[in-house]
Amino acid sequence: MSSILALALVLIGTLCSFFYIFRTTVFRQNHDKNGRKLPPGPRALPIIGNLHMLGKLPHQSLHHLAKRYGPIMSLRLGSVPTIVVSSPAAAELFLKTHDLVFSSRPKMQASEYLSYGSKGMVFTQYGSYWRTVRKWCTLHLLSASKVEEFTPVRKAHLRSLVESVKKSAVAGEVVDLTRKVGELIEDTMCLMIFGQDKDDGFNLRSLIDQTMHLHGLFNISDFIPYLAPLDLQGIGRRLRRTSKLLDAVFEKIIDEHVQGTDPNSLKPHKDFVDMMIFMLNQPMNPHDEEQPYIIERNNVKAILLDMTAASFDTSAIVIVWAFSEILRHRRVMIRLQQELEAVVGRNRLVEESDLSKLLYLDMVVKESTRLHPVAPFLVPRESMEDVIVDGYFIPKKSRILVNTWSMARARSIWSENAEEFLPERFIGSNIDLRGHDFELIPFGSGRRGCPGMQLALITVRLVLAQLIHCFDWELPDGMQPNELDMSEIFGLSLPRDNHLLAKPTYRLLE
Ligand code: HEM
Repeated sequence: MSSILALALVLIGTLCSFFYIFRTTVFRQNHDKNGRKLPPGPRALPIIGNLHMLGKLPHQSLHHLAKRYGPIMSLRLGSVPTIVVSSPAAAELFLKTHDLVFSSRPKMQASEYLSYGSKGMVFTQYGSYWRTVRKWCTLHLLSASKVEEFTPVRKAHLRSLVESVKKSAVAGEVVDLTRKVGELIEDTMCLMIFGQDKDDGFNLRSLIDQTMHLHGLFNISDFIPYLAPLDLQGIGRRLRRTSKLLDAVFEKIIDEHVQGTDPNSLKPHKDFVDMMIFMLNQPMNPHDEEQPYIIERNNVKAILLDMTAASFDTSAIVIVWAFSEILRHRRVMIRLQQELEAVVGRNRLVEESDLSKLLYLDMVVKESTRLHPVAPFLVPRESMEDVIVDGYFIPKKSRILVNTWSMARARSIWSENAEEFLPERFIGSNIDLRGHDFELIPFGSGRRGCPGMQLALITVRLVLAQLIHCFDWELPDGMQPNELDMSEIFGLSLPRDNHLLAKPTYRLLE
């Protein structure tokens, strides 16, 4: 009798445990404490939540998790509710249907240090300050007419790049494309933003690389704020060091401009920095009851830093990934060269006015940004209020990560060969990359979509076209295309882990 009783107790105990585990992992997991339905997601551990699941390449880890939990997945990173969006339909709900609710950015330790307390544009919370800064930057730096004004600058810099690569070709040398392209973009953007050549006294590019990397890290101090004073990952220390070095660069640039600018001569402003200096100490939006403010030196430095960070790395990363794929697919290089020969001929360099006729080049850029999005999670958004999306409750102050890397690998959209580099998939397709077709959103979409897209697309297509038109390229030391290392390094942006090296042969008749 006693053994039957013991057996019954064991059975009841086992059933209760099953029920408890079921409730905690399935039911409670999917509902908040008020019983509202949350998106599905993996069970969170106490304190750290799901932080341990991110790994070294979070976009890939979350891609695998989304296969199990679906395109709207909920995680808890430390104490921060986080929603991972992994399909075009879901992205459209967050970035178009509910765009306004998700138009803010989370406050992070990195933006405190590197954006002078979110005083720039990229990491600034939604509101009247952000709107004004975005309007300014668009008007004075990124508008179609400003981009066109700098056509001669791009042309001159690209010509000198071609001359330098030509010398390497004659000498039979290998070219470090990552370095060359990076320097080219840095040189042209310095002229656009600061109105002057880059200052060789500073290594601004390396500081910007660190900025992008630090901005992208999952910093425990942001997710478990009471651990911030311990700075467990040493990120706080690195942020302080980088921000100090950057501050010195921007102080010097502003000083040089202030000395060369007559504060009484209001117009015309020579360049973007002059325009910003003119705004110094002026009340902004004096009639705006929401938030009147004065523009101070820190605001100017934050805006300059954001413009530099947003433009230095991004276009260069796109060009280098596209080049990597072209080197792995020789037929794509040949087809590009055939198109260039038909449109440009072999007697002259490519001009910006040729770009609209280079349709295959467009497909190559689309395909490359599809497989290698520069910002795998876009720039993280934050919800400004509680909202229901697709039947799920998304609490206010949730962090939203749109996993564009994952969206590119969906076989339901891109067919069985989703992971192959195949520009021809865009033949006869209407899918564009400017933020209206949610299958392909390398520049994001909606109110916070990239304002530098036009400049970026001209730069990327022009540099790629020129280098492929002027030279034949092969991998160094007899390396086979399938041996090229395609590892990524995760940050806010997703560059190659290694520099791309290739050997040029000049091919124009000029
Ligand atoms: C191929 C190159 C580029 C790519 C792929 C790219 C991509 C992006 C992405 C994904 C975002 C976030 C969008 C979102 O949250 O929906 C963004 C924002 C931004 N980009 Fe770009 N970008 C590029 C080049 C540039 C350039 C050249 C500039 C010029 C300064 C620029 C300036 C910005 C700014 C200021 C923001 C923040 C906008 C805001 O928060 O309101 N980008 N970019």
